[in-house]
Amino acid sequence: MRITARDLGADRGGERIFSDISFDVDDGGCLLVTGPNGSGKSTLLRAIGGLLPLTEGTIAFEPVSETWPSVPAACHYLGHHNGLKQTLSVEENLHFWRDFSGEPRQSVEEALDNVGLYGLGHLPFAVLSTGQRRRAAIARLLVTWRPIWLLDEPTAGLDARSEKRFAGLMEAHRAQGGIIIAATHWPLGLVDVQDLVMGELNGGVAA
Ligand SMILES: Nc1ncnc2c1ncn2[C@@H]1O[C@H](COP(=O)(O)OP(=O)(O)OP(=O)(O)O)[C@@H](O)[C@H]1O
Repeated sequence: MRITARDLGADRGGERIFSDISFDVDDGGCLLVTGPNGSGKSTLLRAIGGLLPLTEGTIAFEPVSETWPSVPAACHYLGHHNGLKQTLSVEENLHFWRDFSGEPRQSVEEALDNVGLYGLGHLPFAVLSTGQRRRAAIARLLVTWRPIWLLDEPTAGLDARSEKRFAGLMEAHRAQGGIIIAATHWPLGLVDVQDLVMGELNGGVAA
């Protein structure tokens, strides 16, 4: 599996946010997107996930299959918001996503255990602490399979132990042939990563 991005550019509010962004990521690979506030990291991730249009450039994904006909179809997107309903319990939220998304992988119980929320699944999502909410959102990545994880500041609110646990989950995803593209201001504790540094309209370089 390979994602190939060439000469990407995107606008927000009629202004060019970035241009000339190119990278390749193979299965098991990880692209860390860094750069100052406002340089377009979130915009890039949303564009890769099909949530915002690109102004220029192309993103290709191979092999295309019936299951994964496009890049957005092959992505889990974890944005700044956790994507879970306040009034449903943590378990209800995860069961919803597991049924809705297809390609079930871990059970809800297993995923909760893997993010350190075992025994808290019955609680309404709204009563969880900030870090616990982020961990519940990470569990969403585990209950169904998508080869590409798009992660925007995924460790925001996590304590050191949870960061380490999440690093293990990301490495496990890579070991299964998954791809990670993460925007972050902090090291994520991963090895063998490619860096894409976003700048002030200068384009990025994936090293
Ligand atoms: N809906 C919008 N309308 C106009 N401009 C927008 C909109 N959304 C984002 N922008 C602008 O696009 C630019 C890039 O924003 P983006 O959120 O992608 O940056 P970022 O690199 O992820 O920043 P941060 O490190 O602060 O998260 C910013 O200047 C922002 O103000």
